[in-house]
Amino acid sequence: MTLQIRARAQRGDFTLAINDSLPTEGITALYGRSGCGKTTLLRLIAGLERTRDAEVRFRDQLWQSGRKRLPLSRRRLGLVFQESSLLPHLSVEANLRYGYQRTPPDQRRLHPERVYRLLDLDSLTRQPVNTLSGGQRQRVALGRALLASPQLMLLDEPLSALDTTAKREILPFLADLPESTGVPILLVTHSAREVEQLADHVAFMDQGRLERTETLREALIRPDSPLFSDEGPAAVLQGQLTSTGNGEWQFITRGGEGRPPVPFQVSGHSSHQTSLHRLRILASDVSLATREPVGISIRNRMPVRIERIEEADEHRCTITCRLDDGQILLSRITRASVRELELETGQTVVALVKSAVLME
Ligand SMILES: Nc1ncnc2c1ncn2[C@@H]1O[C@H](COP(=O)(O)OP(=O)(O)OP(=O)(O)O)[C@@H](O)[C@H]1O
Repeated sequence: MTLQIRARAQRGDFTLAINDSLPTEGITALYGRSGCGKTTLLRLIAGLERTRDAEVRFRDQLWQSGRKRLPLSRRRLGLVFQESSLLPHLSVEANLRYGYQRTPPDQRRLHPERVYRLLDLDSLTRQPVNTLSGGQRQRVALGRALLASPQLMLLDEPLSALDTTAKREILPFLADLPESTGVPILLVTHSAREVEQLADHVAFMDQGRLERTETLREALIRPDSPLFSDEGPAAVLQGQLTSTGNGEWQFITRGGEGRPPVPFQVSGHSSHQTSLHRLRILASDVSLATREPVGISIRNRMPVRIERIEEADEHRCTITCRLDDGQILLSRITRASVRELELETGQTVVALVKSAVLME
């Protein structure tokens, strides 16, 4: 089930040339540098960008074929942009109900009580719009879009105007939406952290073209991943957070295909108790040992299987390791260590994780 796009559009010196499919489940991030055409593509999907040379098909519905274009209202989309376009003369409640009231009753699948609960909006409904904080405004904008019972949400940099605190407040709500509502999200962003935190799939865009679309896991095991920053490669693990009862928290990875989960000790925890979390581990924070070490302060130690050894630069290697639960952990160690320990693919070693940061 995909969103298929074939399009060519000229905007000044810029050419958009797409012939690809995007997933229509979970969150798909459209990621790329400023000016690579993310917004133009999103607008084309919405039917707001006018070009005759395009065919857009969402699942079994033809949204555009050349000059024939289904209007925005009939595509049943939820749109949220960087600056939320709430109607300032209406209350929060009236803004929220705006799309709901315009949706034919037989198409309403998401109702106010449920959406208010999902986005924690109850306490805001009586407030005038101009008293909301940036994060609250975007939560209301998400709620308003959802209440039109869309079949796809198109979000264009919805967090980029928010400060760090507001971003932290809204991220867990956003991350949960596809699962809790069944509505897939296409999210335009140029923030690698947002991709790591939210995306199930990533579509990499460059100079008007979609270079490749892959799962987040695939995107994070490429040593040259465009998502990696100056900090170098990182793994992002998915799992659940549970309290160990003595004030400490454990992150239990999500064991796949009948595989056992792997526990990690973590110090911070989210105030928004969602069931699913992501843990980010820099490759430079993971060392490898051929035997279980004793008398060592590192608490997160676990067996892993070496899947690949790649030379990262003159001195260092990136080692791709598989955890027992099937997820990937990356380790960056020196070439000298690889030689001394005689590491090779297929070998089982102990990963020592110095630092694991819970993404909130
Ligand atoms: N109507 C237009 N006329 C001329 N150039 C245009 C027009 N619309 C878009 N462009 C150009 O097309 C390119 C892609 O713009 P677009 O806004 O889609 O990029 P983007 O990846 O979303 O960027 P950002 O992350 O900065 O929002 C840019 O170089 C922009 O200047």
